[in-house]
Amino acid sequence: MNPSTSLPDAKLAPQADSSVLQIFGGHRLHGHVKISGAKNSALVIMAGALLCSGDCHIRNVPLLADVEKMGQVLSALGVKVSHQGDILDINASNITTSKAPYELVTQLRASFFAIGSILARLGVAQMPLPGGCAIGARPVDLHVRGLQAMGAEVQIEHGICNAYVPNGGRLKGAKIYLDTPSVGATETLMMAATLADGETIIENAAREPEVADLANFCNAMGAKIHGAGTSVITIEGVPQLHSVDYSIIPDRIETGTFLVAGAITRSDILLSPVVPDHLIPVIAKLREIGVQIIEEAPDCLRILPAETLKATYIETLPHPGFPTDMQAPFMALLTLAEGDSIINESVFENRLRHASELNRLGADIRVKGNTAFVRGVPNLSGAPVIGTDLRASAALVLAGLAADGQTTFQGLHHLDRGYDRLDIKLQQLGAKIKRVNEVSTPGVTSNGSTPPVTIAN
Ligand SMILES: CC(=O)N[C@H]1[C@@H](OP(=O)(O)OP(=O)(O)OC[C@H]2O[C@@H](n3ccc(=O)[nH]c3=O)[C@H](O)[C@@H]2O)O[C@H](CO)[C@@H](O)[C@@H]1O
Ligand SMILES: C=C(OP(=O)(O)O)C(=O)O
Repeated sequence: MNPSTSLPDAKLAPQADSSVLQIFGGHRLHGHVKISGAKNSALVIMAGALLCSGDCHIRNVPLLADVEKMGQVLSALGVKVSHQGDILDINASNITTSKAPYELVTQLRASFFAIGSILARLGVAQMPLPGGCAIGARPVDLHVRGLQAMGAEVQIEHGICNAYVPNGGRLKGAKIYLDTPSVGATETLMMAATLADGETIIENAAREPEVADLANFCNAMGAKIHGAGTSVITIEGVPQLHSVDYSIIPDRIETGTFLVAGAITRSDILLSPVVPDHLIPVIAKLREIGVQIIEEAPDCLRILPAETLKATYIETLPHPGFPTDMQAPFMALLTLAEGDSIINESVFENRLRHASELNRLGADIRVKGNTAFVRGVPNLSGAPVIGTDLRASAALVLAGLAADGQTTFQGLHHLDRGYDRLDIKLQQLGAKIKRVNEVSTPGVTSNGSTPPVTIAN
């Protein structure tokens, strides 16, 4: 499949806090979109590169603010990081400090997972509690208990997780059962176990494709990890890892987002490269809603315009269940489906905040606890909206593409954290969307509820 267009300038847009997206909805999309490497793989693979004292040449790295921040975390640890296009070179032969910087770690989630690799390499790590999307309390108890089971002393004090291996020794293999199949805890512990003494078994491990991608990356450096992608992962510790050249998997959540973009605008678009097997619950749900999706090639999906969208029931679950990261985009889609849909968010306790913003666009959604009741409406109408987190922001942009008239979206810093130039990719598909500088109305704060006045660049 030949990409129809290539993306311009491989650098992030200027810091997005003062910019908004103006979307003129009601236009169909057409053409091909190139899917970038997976955010959640790239970030944890960067943490995994700390396990190796040789060169890590990582390909298909998405251009994201989170990747940039993670690079800064590694640099602050004394690691050599260079980024060109979608290639990242990391050399962690010399980690000069075990203390990760608070200002950076608190801006993203995956930075915390590096506690596993730093501890395995240095026997000591000081890691501030992480940031990331504000979608729940997001504790790190499973990471901590797993590291303790491997012989580390771990304490959280003043917002910092301090961990060390007593007597300057190595972590020890252990049998660890996770109460819930946490993606991050599985990854933290898998990385820690890679250089531990003996065998570690993680039971009730997360089965997300990004966990398997991290394991494949580590194995390509000489680690001995078996079973990643299943709920039992076995890791036989090795003394050290070697240089690697590795390519990250396509982002299944970005793919799902563009599938919903096609569905909500009743468009015919092609998406590649993708791994359809990573999208089974998403594709199944879209088909149930009435959307036709064709596998044009093993790595290429085509979505065709749906005649009618039908209501459905969605419950988010750990992989291979329906992904929580696709919940908000699907809520946007279901606002325009015929009938009453129910969405139950069972992974995070506070991930329905986009519902009230979608209602500004004319949706009919009520929320009770972790359940959203979505009554389909015939159309949406453009309005100013504010994104509360990454996928909530994507949902609002998608709804804006379908809404009549102009939608002004505020919250680009969320989108830029996790989508590789979403606005530009949508423009290339024919969407009427542009990034503009916001001029705040005097007396109204930038996160205030009064709609901002905007001018084009
Ligand atoms: C950077 C990254 O990869 N982020 C993804 C990762 O986040 P993250 O790794 O943070 O998500 P988890 O899988 O850990 O969280 C799942 C559930 O487990 C709970 N939990 C987690 C850890 C812990 O120590 N204790 C605990 O109770 C969480 O509060 C949550 O309710 O997986 C999520 C679930 O697919 C995705 O939404 C995020 O996009
Ligand atoms: C929740 C997400 O990201 P993070 O874990 O990085 O906050 C996400 O990607 O939807």
